[in-house]
Order: sequence, then C-alpha cells, then structure tokens
Amino acid sequence: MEELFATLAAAGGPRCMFVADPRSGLRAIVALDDTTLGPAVGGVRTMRYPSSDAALADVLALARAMTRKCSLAGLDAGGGKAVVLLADGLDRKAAFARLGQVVEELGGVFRTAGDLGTTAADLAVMAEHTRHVHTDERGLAAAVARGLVRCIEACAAVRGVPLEGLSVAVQGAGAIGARAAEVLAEAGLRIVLADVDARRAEEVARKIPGARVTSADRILVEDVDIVAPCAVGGVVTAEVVHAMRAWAVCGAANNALASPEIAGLLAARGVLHVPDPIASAGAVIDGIGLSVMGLPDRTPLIDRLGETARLVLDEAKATGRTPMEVAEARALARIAAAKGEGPSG
Ligand SMILES: NC(=O)c1ccc[n+]([C@@H]2O[C@H](COP(=O)([O-])OP(=O)(O)OC[C@H]3O[C@@H](n4cnc5c(N)ncnc54)[C@H](O)[C@@H]3O)[C@@H](O)[C@H]2O)c1
Repeated sequence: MEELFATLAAAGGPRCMFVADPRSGLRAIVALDDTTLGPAVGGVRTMRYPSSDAALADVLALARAMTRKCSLAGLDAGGGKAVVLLADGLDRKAAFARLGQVVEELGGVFRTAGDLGTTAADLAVMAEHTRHVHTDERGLAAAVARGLVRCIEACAAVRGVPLEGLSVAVQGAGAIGARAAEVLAEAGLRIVLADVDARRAEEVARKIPGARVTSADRILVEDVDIVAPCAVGGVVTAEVVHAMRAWAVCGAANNALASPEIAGLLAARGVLHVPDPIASAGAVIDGIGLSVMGLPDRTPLIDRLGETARLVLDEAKATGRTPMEVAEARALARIAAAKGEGPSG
C-alpha cells in the first residue's frame, strides 16, 4: 500500500479506482489525472499486462497524456483513462457491463470511449449501463485521421516540401491506423502499412490504391518521409531512432516514445516530431466537443491541431527545446492559468 501511495504521489496526485468483480473476472483501473479544465476524459484500453503494476503504470501515463491532450486542444476537459486487465476466463460481456456501471456511478467526472484492444461490442455493452461512453468508433477514428493529416501538413510546411507525393509508414491497421492510412492516401501520400496481424494489414492495404505492406518489425525504419505510429505505445526506442530513415514522426499512438529522452535523440538527428498529445487529439475533440462543449461542428478545432503542431515545431526550433517539452509547457500553462496560478499559455 505504501508503494502504491508513493507511485501516485510521484505521478503528481492522480486519483485511482481499482475494480475487481469476482462474477465476471473484471480487473480494471480507472485513473483521473486532472479535472481543472473539466471532466477527466480518456478511452478504455483492454490489454494483457505482464503485471498489475505494469497496468497501473500504463493507466497513469495515459491519463497524464490525456490531460496534456485536452489542454493543448483547447477543450474544457481534463485527463483520465481506464485499463481492463485481460486474462483467461474473463467474461467479457459481464465485465464491460460492470465497468459501465462503475463509470455511471462516477457521475460524469469520467467520460470514456474506445482505445487499444476495446471492441465496438465492448463499448456497446458499457453504453447499456452508462451515459458517459462514446461508442461511435468510426467517427472518432475519422476525427483522429483528420487531425493527423493536419499535423503531417505542418511537418511538410516546416520542411518546405509539398504534401502530395510524400510517403508515410503507418504502424498498426486497427481502428485508427486503417482510417489514417485511407485518409492520408486520399491526401496524396504513398502508404506503407504493417500490423502484427499481417492479414489485417493486407486487408486494409487492398482497399488503398498503391499501398504496400511490410513486416511489423521493419515499419518504423522503412525508407519513407514520415513514420506514423498508430498501434501501441513505447515503440520509438533509441535503436529505432538510430536506424530511422524518415525525417518526421507524427502518429496517433499514445505515448509512442519509449522514454522522454527519445525526444532529444530525435531532435539531435534532425527528425521533426509532432508530440502525440497533438497528433492524436482528433477523437477527444470530436467526442468532448460535442458532449461537454456542445459544439455542433468540431472540425475547426480539429483543423487547429495543424496550427498547434506548427507553433510547437517552430518554437522548438527557435528555443532548442524538444517539441515534447514545448507542448508540455503549453499544456501546463493553460491549466495553471485556469487555477489562477499564472498567465495563460
Ligand atoms: N480509438 C481511439 O479513439 C484513439 C484515439 C486517439 C489515439 N488512439 C491511440 O491509437 C492507437 C491505436 O488505437 P486503436 O483504437 O486503433 O486500437 P486497435 O486495437 O483498433 O488497433 C491496434 C492495432 O495495432 C496492431 N498492433 C499492436 N502492436 C503492434 C505493433 N508492435 N506493430 C504493428 N501493429 C501492432 C494490432 O494488431 C491492431 O491491429 C493506440 O495507441 C491508441 O491509444 C486511439
């Protein structure tokens, strides 16, 4: 228990709810990172974790990233996240029903949607028990893809090259990766795609003219202009940066960098990096823009992600800080201002 309190204190004081439901086998953690700007929002991740400590570390890091994402996007929302620890014998339907009840009991302070490993069927079950889950996965994926294109446009502008004809390596052919690949192809980019489930990558690539599939272990070091991690986090490691041939990293996977130091390695190699709290924010803008802020049209806020990416890349270049540091400072300045602690960033 002491260790748990120490972990939470080190993470800046998020609040956590641990759920163990013996009937369904559900083991889940809901983390609320910050609610200064509004309700804590973040998707449900369903994953087989090596340990419950690993699940806790993941949910805390993801909730923290959501706080930054919402702040940078100008949303009236803070950061949260839920993880479901996948295990043999889990009664999936009963487990997501229970999770839906828990989210409902939280009374709207936590708003959720899909994320890695959580299916449309899981979300549909949750929605039978809570009003605070967004189930339009296709709409959210389209919103992420739109924001990603704007951010890749910003990379091209900073590099001084036209968008059309650039090549992009998309890692992951799930809900987000598949839609991102389609939309990037429509914007005139050439697509290389990979997924650990090779059949899934082939299936998505078949629908995209000129798209090529490569192996999952080569995708980030392909000879392309841009790499777009759209699968799991922690994939951009020091080894990947050294072997990388792309001049930009801009993807929707949350926490794509394996550690904060990787941002410095990318900068040292001259690789442009759009932090994922900006590049992946389309979904949360779409969901929260409607349900919390009542915005009938969220596209202007999604399109603004491109301007934010450009500002962050320019400021990073001018100051010698990494784009991640610049983004973090901007996100925290808005929260501090809302708390009356300082000028708005
Ligand atoms: N769903 C959303 O609304 C949303 C919004 C913003 C960001 N994201 C982030 O986007 C990423 C993808 O989410 P999703 O909803 O598409 O998940 P998903 O479960 O639908 O798809 C993930 C895909 O990645 C593949 N994959 C896993 N590890 C891989 C690897 N090492 N290399 C290649 N492929 C791999 C899986 O086989 C799967 O096809 C996650 O990091 C998620 O946090 C999701």
